[in-house]
Amino acid sequence: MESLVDAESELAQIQQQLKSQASQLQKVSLSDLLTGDTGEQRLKQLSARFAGWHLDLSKQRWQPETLKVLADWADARGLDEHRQKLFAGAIVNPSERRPALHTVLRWPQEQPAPEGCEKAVAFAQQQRGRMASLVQKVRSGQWRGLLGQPVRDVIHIGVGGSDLGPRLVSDALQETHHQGEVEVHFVSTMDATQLVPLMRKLDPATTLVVLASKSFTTADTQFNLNTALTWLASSLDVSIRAVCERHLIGVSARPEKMTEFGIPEAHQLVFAEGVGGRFSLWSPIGISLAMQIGMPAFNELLAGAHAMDRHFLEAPTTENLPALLALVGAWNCQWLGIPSHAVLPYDGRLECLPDYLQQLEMESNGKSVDINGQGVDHPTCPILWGDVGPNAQHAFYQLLHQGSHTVSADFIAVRRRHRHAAEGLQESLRDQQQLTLANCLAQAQLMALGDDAIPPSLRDHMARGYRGNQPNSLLLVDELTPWSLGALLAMYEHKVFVHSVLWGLNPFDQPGVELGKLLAQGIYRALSNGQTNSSDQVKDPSTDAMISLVTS
Ligand SMILES: O=P(O)(O)OC[C@H]1O[C@H](O)[C@H](O)[C@@H](O)[C@@H]1O
Repeated sequence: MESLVDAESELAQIQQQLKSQASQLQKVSLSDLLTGDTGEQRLKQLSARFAGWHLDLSKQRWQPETLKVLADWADARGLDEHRQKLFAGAIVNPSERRPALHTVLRWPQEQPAPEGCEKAVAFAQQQRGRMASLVQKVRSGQWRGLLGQPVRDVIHIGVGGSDLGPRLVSDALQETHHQGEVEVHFVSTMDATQLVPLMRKLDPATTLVVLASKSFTTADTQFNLNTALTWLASSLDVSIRAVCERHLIGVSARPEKMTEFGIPEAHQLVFAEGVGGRFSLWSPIGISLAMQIGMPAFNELLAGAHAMDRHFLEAPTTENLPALLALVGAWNCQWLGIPSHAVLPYDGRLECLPDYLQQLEMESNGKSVDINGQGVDHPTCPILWGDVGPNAQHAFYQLLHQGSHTVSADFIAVRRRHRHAAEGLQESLRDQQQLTLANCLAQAQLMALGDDAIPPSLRDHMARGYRGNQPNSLLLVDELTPWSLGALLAMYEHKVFVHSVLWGLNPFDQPGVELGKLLAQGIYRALSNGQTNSSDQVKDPSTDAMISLVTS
């Protein structure tokens, strides 16, 4: 009892320190912090490096002392104890009574499994072995469709965590890892927007469908699958069952549902219920991606993520990249009250990163009830948004620089690129890379310094009004490879976990997404049978009127 009281009073003291530091720092401009006497030292103390990723946190509205208190806060919140539980496969998702096993999926074959995770590691590796042989069969042309032809196109059907991760990595590695014969196409939207053009241009005889759905119940995915199978069956003039046997691979945590659906066991891949959808990229949910980049590159992705797992487990908090990202994130949204965070990749290959992080962060920590069901009396996950930085400069940077909202930001950039480009193109592509990096650094500086960034020679002529004081981090990597990308995504996964520890949340469930789906089912029934609304739905004149309009 005494130690609990001590722990609580220590925590209260730390939070008091953070509160007073926040009010002090609200009075100091980022420009003063950056350009003051301690500028150089500050840079050293507020940056860290691992796995080729350099993290610069010196353009954040804090001091090295703030970081120290934030690290104490993480300590007082029991970060290490929670982290050990995560990696030991303990129940860290109490509402669903599950562990969180995403780190198990990238545990190296040659290393003994963490205690408590032996079975989970063995199962994950067994399924990865089965995945590798299916990938080999498709990439080598051994897999033949109903008309005896090899696969040329894969339609990956999945949504949310069964789409965003594989799509992001497939996009990001398209330029460097796409030698095979197989084209991968991602279909997620329930209205068939992505499926219709594919059904027009692809050859059904050489098309394979990958059904990716942890629950195997998600309507978006089931409806897209139904349409795709109907297209294949009618185009090839065969039964849906025949199509399921030769043009479909299923990936799910529910093997019994895949069997019931008619997917041959040999074409089923399974992952554990303890792997969250938004943490499932590393599981067989990544099979379509592996068909594009090959298993060696997929294993590189896992190896980079595992290296980040080790770093997260072992590095001291103030040198620990995921922990640092989490501490500065919590500092901004909870203590400085900044409700919005922009993700700005200065590399078009990372176009899907903001979407991926929106799910990872907002579906994990977008909560106001803590892990014990108690209300939380402070801000939690910020509103995350973003786009490819150079394009966004011509879209929403006006608001970042002269708007009325404080926005924190992550800039993400790659130093070297286009090394394998054709001889004659190397110079102009190198110039484009230099231009991109220059814009990244300039915009990060302007977000921090505002008017103070105006060059002295232009001060008399240049219009002012650049707000500055927009705290931002820079993540810079030498090259974008499967390994460095794996490390980056694992870094963000662990950032999310640290946030959940600081805020006392369960980051592995998503109860808030269910009721909307349920209401949609009722209205779907009403739309299907032309009624205004089904009897078990709550009635409101506005929705009823719209249903009538839709059905009229
Ligand atoms: O993979 P599935 O079970 O089809 O789920 C796909 C997605 O839908 C759910 O509604 C959740 O919001 C996501 O966490 C999940 O990734």
